[in-house]
Amino acid sequence: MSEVVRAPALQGRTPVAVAVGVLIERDAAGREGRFLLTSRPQGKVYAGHWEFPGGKLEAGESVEEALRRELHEELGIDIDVAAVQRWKEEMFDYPHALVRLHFCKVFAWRGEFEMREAQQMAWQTLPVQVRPVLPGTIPVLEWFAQERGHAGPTHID
Ligand SMILES: Nc1nc2c([nH]c(=O)n2[C@@H]2O[C@H](COP(=O)(O)OP(=O)(O)OP(=O)(O)O)[C@@H](O)[C@H]2O)c(=O)[nH]1
Repeated sequence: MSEVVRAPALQGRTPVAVAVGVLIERDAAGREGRFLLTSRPQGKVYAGHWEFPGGKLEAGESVEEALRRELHEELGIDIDVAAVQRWKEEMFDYPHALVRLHFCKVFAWRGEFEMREAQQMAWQTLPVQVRPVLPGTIPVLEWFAQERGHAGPTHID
């Protein structure tokens, strides 16, 4: 994936805003545990790569609104916009697009998971066992490693 550039020079291009949901399980003491990855559906770029669910903002939508819509469309679950916690932002320059990813932590949702785009889902901890992961997912795994004091690989290449 050497053609993927992190934190690129913009060269006048407008990045596509993407809302990304990092769904995390918490124990009774509030400690963060497993997080959810989903595989990209067939027919999309990077089909079969594992990522955090989400998608592009539509006109007039906030990050939180786009995330609520995408999680419902893709996974069949409902979240409250007010409960979305903005976490980090990262820019990625892919061959197919320049994207600004808005990563949000989500700790509460309602409904049963339904893979509405025939994708797969996997609850994971570090190191992530599913592969391959999308390049844009790797920084998130590094942030988790820092937060959790995890040493060693974050995923399997
Ligand atoms: N959902 C998601 N997208 C990511 C992540 N990391 C990352 O670089 N991306 C990039 O962000 C963009 C999101 O586009 P998408 O194709 O998932 O969005 P979408 O559901 O609105 O797609 P559509 O264009 O088919 O309607 C893609 O270029 C994807 O490669 C991630 O963790 N989750």
